[in-house]
Amino acid sequence: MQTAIEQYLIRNTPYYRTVADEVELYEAAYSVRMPMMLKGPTGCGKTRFIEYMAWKLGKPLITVACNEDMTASDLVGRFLLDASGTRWQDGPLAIAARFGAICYLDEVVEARQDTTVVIHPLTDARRVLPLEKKGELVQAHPDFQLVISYNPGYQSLMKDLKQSTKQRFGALDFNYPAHAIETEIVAHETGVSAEIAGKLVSIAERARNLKGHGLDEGISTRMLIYAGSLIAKGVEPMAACRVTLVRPITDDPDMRDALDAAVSTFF
Ligand SMILES: Nc1ncnc2c1ncn2[C@@H]1O[C@H](COP(=O)(O)OP(=O)(O)OP(=O)(O)O)[C@@H](O)[C@H]1O
Repeated sequence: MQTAIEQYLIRNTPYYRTVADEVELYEAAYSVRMPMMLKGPTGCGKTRFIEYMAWKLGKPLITVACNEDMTASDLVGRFLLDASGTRWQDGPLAIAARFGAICYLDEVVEARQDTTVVIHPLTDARRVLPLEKKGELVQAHPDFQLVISYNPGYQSLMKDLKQSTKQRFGALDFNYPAHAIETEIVAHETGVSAEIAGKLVSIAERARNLKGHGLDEGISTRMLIYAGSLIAKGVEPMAACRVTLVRPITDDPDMRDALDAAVSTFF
């Protein structure tokens, strides 16, 4: 089974551009195995950060994309029927707890509350995971750590983490990086020049000001990387931006015009 966990080790150094003191803070939190919450809008670097930290710490990383249909069994495990009868199969959270991985639950707020509560006994001093159907109590491996991501923009009264869940985590805030740093990231990830990357970032900054004024979410670093990748492939910048920055985020014709106009001031 040791080899099965090894598939979750990150072998190549992920490119992560440090933005502030997040690396030191995370290392300190990991050293006391504090459960952590990475807060910030979609596509701003949370996943890349946790990949980088898992690599730096030399720990396996098990990522679970949460959704509203997810049940506790999807995290913890279930009995399966096969030719030789029933057998237990650990879910990703149980594997991480047993073998000492970092378990990253992406967008945990999407999961139903009866699913979320299974993480509670793992996030306090007990550090245990009860496999109720199997009748086993897994004592978490000393290296195990739980990390969740959380987009504060998406929460509503109906859909939010309970205080009893939130208060089990330390939290690091993420946001789109400052202009020069985001330009560096876009240039690095796509191969476009710093000049083009800088223009893409400027377009995003304009669009981010429209958040809450007709746009639900700003243009993310991820979208800029899509735009840069197309431009690097020779696609004309205006067309690349339309496909990757404007069309995906709004269907409103006026908003599309406003964003197209922002693009044309730079390209
Ligand atoms: N600080 C950074 N250093 C290096 N790359 C970055 C950084 N910030 C963002 N990126 C780039 O942006 C892309 C999107 O970031 P990432 O996938 O980490 O977003 P996320 O915040 O986890 O989004 P989601 O909440 O939707 O999962 C990454 O693939 C990476 O290329």
